[in-house]
Amino acid sequence: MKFRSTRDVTAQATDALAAIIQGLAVDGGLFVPVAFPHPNYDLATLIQQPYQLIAQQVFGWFFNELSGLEVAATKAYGSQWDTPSITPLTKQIAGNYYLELFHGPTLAFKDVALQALPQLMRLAKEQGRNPNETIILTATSGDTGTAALRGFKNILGTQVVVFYPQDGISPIQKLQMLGQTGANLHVVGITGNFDQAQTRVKQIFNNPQIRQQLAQQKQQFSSANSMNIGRLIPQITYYFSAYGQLVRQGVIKVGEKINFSVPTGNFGDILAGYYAKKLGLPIHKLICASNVNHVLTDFFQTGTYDRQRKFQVTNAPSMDILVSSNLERLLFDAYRQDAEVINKLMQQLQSQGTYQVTPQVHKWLQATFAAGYATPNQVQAEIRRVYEQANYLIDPHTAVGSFVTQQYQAQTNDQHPCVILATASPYKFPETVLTAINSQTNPPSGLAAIETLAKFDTKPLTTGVKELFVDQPQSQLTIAPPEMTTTVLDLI
Ligand SMILES: N[C@@H](CCOP(=O)(O)O)C(=O)O
Repeated sequence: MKFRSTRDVTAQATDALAAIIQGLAVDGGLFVPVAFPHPNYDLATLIQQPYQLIAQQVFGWFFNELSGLEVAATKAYGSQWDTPSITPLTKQIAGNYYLELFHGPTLAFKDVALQALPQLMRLAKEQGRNPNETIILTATSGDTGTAALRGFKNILGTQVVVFYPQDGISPIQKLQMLGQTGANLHVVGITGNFDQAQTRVKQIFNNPQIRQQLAQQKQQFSSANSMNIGRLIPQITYYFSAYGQLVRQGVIKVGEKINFSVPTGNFGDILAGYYAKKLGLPIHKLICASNVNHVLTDFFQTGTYDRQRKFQVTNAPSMDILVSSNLERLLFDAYRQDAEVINKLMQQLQSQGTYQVTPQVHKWLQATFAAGYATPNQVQAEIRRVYEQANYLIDPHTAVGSFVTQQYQAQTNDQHPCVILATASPYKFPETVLTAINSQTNPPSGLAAIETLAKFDTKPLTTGVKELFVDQPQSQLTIAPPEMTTTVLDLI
């Protein structure tokens, strides 16, 4: 399978090995398949298989040059998960089904991909005989950073540098991130927001002088964000796995269509769902759920993407994002692989902060995607509603998805069964969850909040949550966004 950049008008092809190692194309575009795979598989057979085997097949559809995918999938989805099903689907709860993506070591859906990416990168480096040290630059709004640190901890030939907004993540997310210690790991807070971190990371990536300097030092950059195709593809697996679980629950028969509701900020998670649909999974609608930074809702509803608005720090902080990187990959399909248009739109976004798609493209997008958003108060109310109806705890991001699903179903009367992606454990945001379910105005914070929240839970604490109590956080390094470049060069 060959990949190309969304912005390359010459459509130069790159193999999977290079695409995974590089992460981001040199022209600033994102790697996408030159020809999207149309694998010949029997859905009924595929979805009955254990998670590791589904993952192995998904990897193989995109990364068939790599040998060793079976071992990669087995290692990625092994005993570090607290359930053998890896991403279990609940029974019907308050009308819908929650796909629990938080049973990995860092309690968020990012683990699904970031337990796999180090394996895929290892294979790519070995098989491509790439001797360089890989410097994995990561911008995070809370979850990707910890998962990347955990996934690449002590992996030979790699260093990880994570930038996070120091005032834009939850206390537990910060504790987790600073608690990931290892000789190859660097964690840096910035006095800015996620968009600033991601923009600067992209600039550092594509600075030719820095690239050259790194090459001389036998180093090169890569990414653990969903910009990296090796990070994105593993996320397709759980859409197939969820579908299989819904069949086994007797809710649908193989071939019947379902909806997925996806809380998303950087548009990676929902893009993986769109790729699953392109691969033949019977999906009716993908519901794009945003928080009050609802740039994506407005885009799907109006056809205009406009990041010129106040950046809001919310109680669903991982989705506090105004520049959703992966939308570029969707636009690339919407414009039938026209890199010239993508260049134009991305330049407009950079210089004017906005762009508009054609009415035809807008219609095309609306055929697959629905969109809505939840305010912080609606997030609280949704956590409470689900808890009161079903005794089930959801985190604020899942609550965004859950609220938007209710709203969508009420507005459209769409009867397709809906799977809501439960993207993080409620224990990553115990203060918000406690306030919602217990009307506590002054809830305890951090680990004390976890202990209190546990009293409201019917299930025992998982290993990942218990580990939070033994993490020894390192001291915090904080810089201003313009210092990111020099900081990277100093650290590596
Ligand atoms: N929500 C993310 C932001 C980065 O998104 P990614 O999917 O591109 O890694 C986070 O928690 O860091």
